[in-house]
Amino acid sequence: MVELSTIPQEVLDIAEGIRSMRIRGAGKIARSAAEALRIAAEKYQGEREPSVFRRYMAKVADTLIETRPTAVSLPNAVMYVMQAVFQQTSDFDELKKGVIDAANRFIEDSLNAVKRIAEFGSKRIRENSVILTHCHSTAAVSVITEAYRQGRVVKVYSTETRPFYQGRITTRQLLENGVPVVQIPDSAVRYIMHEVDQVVIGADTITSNGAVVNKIGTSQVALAAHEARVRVFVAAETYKFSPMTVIGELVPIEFRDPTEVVPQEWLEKHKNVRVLNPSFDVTPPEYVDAIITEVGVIPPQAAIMILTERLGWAIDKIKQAGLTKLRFEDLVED
Ligand SMILES: O=C(COP(=O)(O)O)[C@H](O)[C@H](O)COP(=O)(O)O
Repeated sequence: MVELSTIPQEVLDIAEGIRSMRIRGAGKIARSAAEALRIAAEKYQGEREPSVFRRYMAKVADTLIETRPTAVSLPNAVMYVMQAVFQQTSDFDELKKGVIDAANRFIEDSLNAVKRIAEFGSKRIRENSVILTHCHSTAAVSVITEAYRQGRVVKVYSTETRPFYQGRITTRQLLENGVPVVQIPDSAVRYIMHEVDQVVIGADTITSNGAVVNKIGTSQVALAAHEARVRVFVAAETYKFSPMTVIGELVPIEFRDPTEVVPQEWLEKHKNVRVLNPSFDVTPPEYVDAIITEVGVIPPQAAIMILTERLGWAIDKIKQAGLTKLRFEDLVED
């Protein structure tokens, strides 16, 4: 049994940063988790014995994936790095180096993926487009910014994204990139949709049937877009596709604290009121026109191809171990 106290504070701070949403957005969460695993390997002080090191890394991995449940980018990033932890070798230095290299590779590939998505996705934005986006997605902002640089975007509507107001981050970033942006409340989406040419959003998780799990309110945006015959593009790296959904698991939806919705004093005054704060929702594939990944633009129905081609190794591992919930400490052999 590995104690939490053996994990470096810097690593625990990253885990806490993800839990408290100081570090947020599926891509950034994934890169931060890979970074935390790298730091954990670099700062490891225990026995130079592969099985002891593996047990310690498994504890770090489990601590990271328990922080937030919905974005699959987190367990996918951790699984990617942990493949190196489970490599067959009795050489401790080789094992440790393998882990550090895998973490660095994940971070670099992830950043390159966002660049490719911007390149591919911007081509799908028509001349003189008015875009609507929801929440804050690095991948979506990259597509919109690249299309703007190419002279095709005239205006962006950015939703506030209550209750956490991630839309304000999007608005600020677009402004910094020089993109004309208008902040709207979430409730104005249907009102404004007749002016919008294309919706561009990100994803936390994409299921094997092409459903898109993203920030709460996304499915309402997609529904309003569908009604107005406005195309919906989802910008998502391939590590946002969920291997667990291939074996029939549902994506867990995170419910956050009611005080993100109403102040504590209000709750105390109205003791009988129950407040719900679901953080994500599911948009069915029928409401998505295309998913823009770093390997190409695909219809949502092709999600299973991405899963088998890019994450086949993870699906095999999950099936072999008969997993219904990922827990790395159960995978370590002595
Ligand atoms: O739903 C969110 C963020 O939710 P939260 O703020 O709760 O983490 C983003 O749209 C996706 O994570 C994609 O973001 P990115 O493209 O940056 O990965």
